[in-house]
Amino acid sequence: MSSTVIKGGTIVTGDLSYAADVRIEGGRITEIGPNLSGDTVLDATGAYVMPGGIDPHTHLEMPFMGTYSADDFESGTRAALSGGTTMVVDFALPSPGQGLLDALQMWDNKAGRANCDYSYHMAVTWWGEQVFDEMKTVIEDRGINTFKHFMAYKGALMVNDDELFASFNRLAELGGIAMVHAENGDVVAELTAKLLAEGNTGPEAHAYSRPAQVEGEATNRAIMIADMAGVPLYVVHVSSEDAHEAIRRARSLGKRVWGEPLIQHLTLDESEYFHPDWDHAARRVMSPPFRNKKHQDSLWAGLMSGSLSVVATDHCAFTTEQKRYGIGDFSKIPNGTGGLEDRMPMLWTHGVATGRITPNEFVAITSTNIAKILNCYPKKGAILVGADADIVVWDPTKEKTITAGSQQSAIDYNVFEGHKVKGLPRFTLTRGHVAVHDGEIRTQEGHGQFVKRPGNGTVNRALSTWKDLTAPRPVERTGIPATGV
Ligand SMILES: NC(=O)NCCC(=O)O
Ligand SMILES: [Zn+2]
Ligand SMILES: [Zn+2]
Repeated sequence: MSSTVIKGGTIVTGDLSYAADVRIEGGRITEIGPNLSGDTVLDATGAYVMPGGIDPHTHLEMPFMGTYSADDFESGTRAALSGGTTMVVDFALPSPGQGLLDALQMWDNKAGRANCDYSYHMAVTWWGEQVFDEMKTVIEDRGINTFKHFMAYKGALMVNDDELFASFNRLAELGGIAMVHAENGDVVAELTAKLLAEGNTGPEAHAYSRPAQVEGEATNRAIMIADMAGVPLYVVHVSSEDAHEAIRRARSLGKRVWGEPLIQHLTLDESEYFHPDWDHAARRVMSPPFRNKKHQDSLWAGLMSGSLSVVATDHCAFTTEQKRYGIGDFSKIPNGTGGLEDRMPMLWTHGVATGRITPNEFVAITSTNIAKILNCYPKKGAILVGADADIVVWDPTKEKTITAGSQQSAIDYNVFEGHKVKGLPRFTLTRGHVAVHDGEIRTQEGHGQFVKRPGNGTVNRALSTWKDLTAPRPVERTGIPATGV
């Protein structure tokens, strides 16, 4: 079996940095130590050898708002690898009335083109006996332990509180994790109608229709419902102090809640929506919208202090032509932005290079934490013997200016256009295959494999033990008074 050795670098994991070489055989790490030799040598001198990034939030070729997101599993995973991300987790989305297994079949048909490994979260977009029954198969046979619920997109993907509670209870029983898109969809729908009626039709009104309070309220509601159901909760795209505050408080009270900010919310702000160019503003329409500096500072502080756990992208890219469906009515602009290729360099530049986070924290929040939460650690998210050789050799001196002209994503713009980044992959390896070689893209369509993630991880087991212990019980009484006759 031929071997590859990454030589002369500093290994950086979620908790440790040390000098060592890494040998790879058969797609896995087989040895870590000094002076290793192999058939192929990758020079990591002056670079960090880190677990490849895991982006736990993508929407590739997703049917949404009357169209499909433009990056599919091929271009999306090519973009991911180019930026040092070696695994993506996409959302399999049943349409109303469609079974979960049927939706997974559709996702399987698309994902065969992936250049890197991938997994799915299952979305619960409606509630009924079929969903209840199929959840068991999804977890136990398909190895998908995370289920997303949309509290927004009223009339489309949104589920109500009774459905949330039913689904969360079922997940608690099956050892799954609940995820939420936390925005109060009823209030958003009312505000949208009011804004349109008042002549607020431009992309800036998208932000007006989704103030931070709608996110804070829904986050808190989801936390309380999850607590009553006894299920761990993962809140996607946390964009505001209001939502972060609810998560911070819940965690400090011992509730099992994780929060995921996006690189876009950390580095771009609401002024983008006030740009005089309609296209510029519409290209940045996503939910929740970009916020102000106060909210950004809160998200950074959450990552630094540990109250927020993971940085994702919610990569859901639409072309300018698709965004123009919403000319004259902001509510028809397809919601979503790209970021897969830029998450790691942007976070390094604005996080590590500014001193907000350490290189080890960078690895934790881009890879290791989510591998643990999703129950695929240490196959993913680790530099350890036996782990998959999903590795990025990170050159902290390499620089570029982000521009749509040189990106892998299929869309015609980039929301980070013109941003200078310092810190880029020298090599990206996906299960041992060198997919990025000093700036040259050598991806292999179809190389990606599905990553199974069993249910009943350690947090589920701990939480159900605790919930059993503290469950309401009848009080044993002696001397019960006789009822009067
Ligand atoms: N976030 C967004 O605007 N689009 C993708 C779908 C979602 O995650 O809500
Ligand atoms: Zn969402
Ligand atoms: Zn999303």
